[in-house]
Amino acid sequence: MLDASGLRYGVAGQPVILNDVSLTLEAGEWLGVDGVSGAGKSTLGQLLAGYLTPQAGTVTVDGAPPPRRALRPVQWLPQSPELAVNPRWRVKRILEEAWTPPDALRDAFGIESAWMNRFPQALSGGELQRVCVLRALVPGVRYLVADEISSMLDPLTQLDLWQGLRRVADERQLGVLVISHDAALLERLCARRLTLSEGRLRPSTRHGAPPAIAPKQSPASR
Ligand SMILES: Nc1ncnc2c1ncn2[C@@H]1O[C@H](COP(=O)(O)OP(=O)(O)OP(=O)(O)O)[C@@H](O)[C@H]1O
Repeated sequence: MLDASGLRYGVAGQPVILNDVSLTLEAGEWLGVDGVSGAGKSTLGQLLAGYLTPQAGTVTVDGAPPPRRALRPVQWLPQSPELAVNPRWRVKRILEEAWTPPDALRDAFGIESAWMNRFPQALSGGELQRVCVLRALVPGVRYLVADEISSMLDPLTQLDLWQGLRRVADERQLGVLVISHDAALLERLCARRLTLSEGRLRPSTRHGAPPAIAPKQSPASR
């Protein structure tokens, strides 16, 4: 189980970002987190993966603090893949940085061999995102934080990405924390959903139907 307890995180001179955040994510579970822009979702993802250190609280992975120097058992997949790759490496080197994904998984994520010799700038954002997701699925990883990873993809490519991820997560019993503004997507993917607001997590009350836009009233009907 990924267990975060009492996390507090802030930056000097700014209002505190996360105040007292606790969550658990079981092996094999999909948990959704939404929240308005700036609520602290990415900050939470980075704390869980160990990229940031909380000022209070703890993160444990399967009962122990995550190792500092070995493979990170919690992988944070950020929204902007171009910020997560070395622009001077070709795609093959990026993809195979920590492991060599089997052909079946490359196919499942729609990754083409023609991309391998290119630099990352020569892939679309969605293509590079799929490379980064597969790169992170190193054997030994136990939990994923998928931070708005499909927001730049068209609906069919989104489906491929989530189906590919579901397949690997089911096979390996990975826990997946999905961060998204898209309440319908979270409803489809995650049985349990939380909302981050004012530095705290609460059970989500949002649901997938788009917010109704009130019809414009004509002056006569007012
Ligand atoms: N290093 C930093 N210095 C100052 N403020 C920061 C820093 N990192 C994050 N923040 C602020 O913390 C708040 C939370 O940021 P975060 O990226 O976690 O939000 P988010 O919920 O992921 O937003 P979005 O949905 O827009 O991606 C924001 O107001 C942001 O400006």
